Amino acid sequence: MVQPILLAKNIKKTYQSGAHVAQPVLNDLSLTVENGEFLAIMGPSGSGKSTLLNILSTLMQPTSGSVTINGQDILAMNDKDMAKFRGQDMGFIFQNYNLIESLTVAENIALPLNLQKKAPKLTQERVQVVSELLNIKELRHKYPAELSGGQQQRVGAARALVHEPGLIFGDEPTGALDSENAREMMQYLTKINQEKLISILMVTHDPFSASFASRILFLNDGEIAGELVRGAQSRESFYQQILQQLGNFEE
Ligand SMILES: Nc1ncnc2c1ncn2[C@@H]1O[C@H](COP(=O)(O)OP(=O)(O)OP(=O)(O)O)[C@@H](O)[C@H]1O
Repeated sequence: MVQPILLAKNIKKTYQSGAHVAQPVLNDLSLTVENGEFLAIMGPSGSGKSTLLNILSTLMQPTSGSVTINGQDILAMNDKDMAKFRGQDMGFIFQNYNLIESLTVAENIALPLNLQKKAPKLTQERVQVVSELLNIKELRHKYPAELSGGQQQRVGAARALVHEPGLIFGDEPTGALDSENAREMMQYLTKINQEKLISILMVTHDPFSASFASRILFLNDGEIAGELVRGAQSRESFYQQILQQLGNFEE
């Protein structure tokens, strides 16, 4: 059997706040991301989505529980191995792009490969391939400040992708986009997922963005409160199903 790309078991997270008895933000939460899956995590504000994403993407330690990515126990790694693993096996797409203003588009995209000290020729080739995939080739000599929000988001996605990681984490990847750019972004993520077989784990509160995923987990009060699988249905009908599910939670 192919092992899952990510396996999280019994994750608990409690933020310590002074002398107060702190409530856990995540409570014994377990989940699996299968290889090649496009998983979305939805939930109301404060339900623990960002906390969960930070833990799964190695940026934060849980209070207890285990996280395995590609068969490796990430909580047992030292800082150096972790940084290397993050740089090679993971990609991150954030709401606020996190582009470096003093670098051109091409330099921003190349950053993960330059950090890994890859050969310039290979770097150039990879930057070209992802720039074509995300339709930003003409922008390569521009600086982030000269780009629209949608273009910056695509450059961020290209950078997340350029080193061909096995898993991409998205934190509200369409959060700062208008509806047309959000649609494009989700179509690109779908393409990456299907053509490059890169697994995606995305946190979003937006039902439209979530409707592009193959499965959705609903988080409530730090626990998984529901699940929807797209299966063979169209994106439009999945979208309706998501709206219905969100309505059920509100009742
Ligand atoms: N560093 C922190 N210290 C203390 N409490 C925190 C910290 N970060 C988050 N929390 C609390 O944990 C809970 C979950 O927060 P989290 O940001 O994970 O939720 P979320 O679902 O991502 O919310 P949103 O959709 O509003 O971003 C909230 O009650 C929040 O106040």
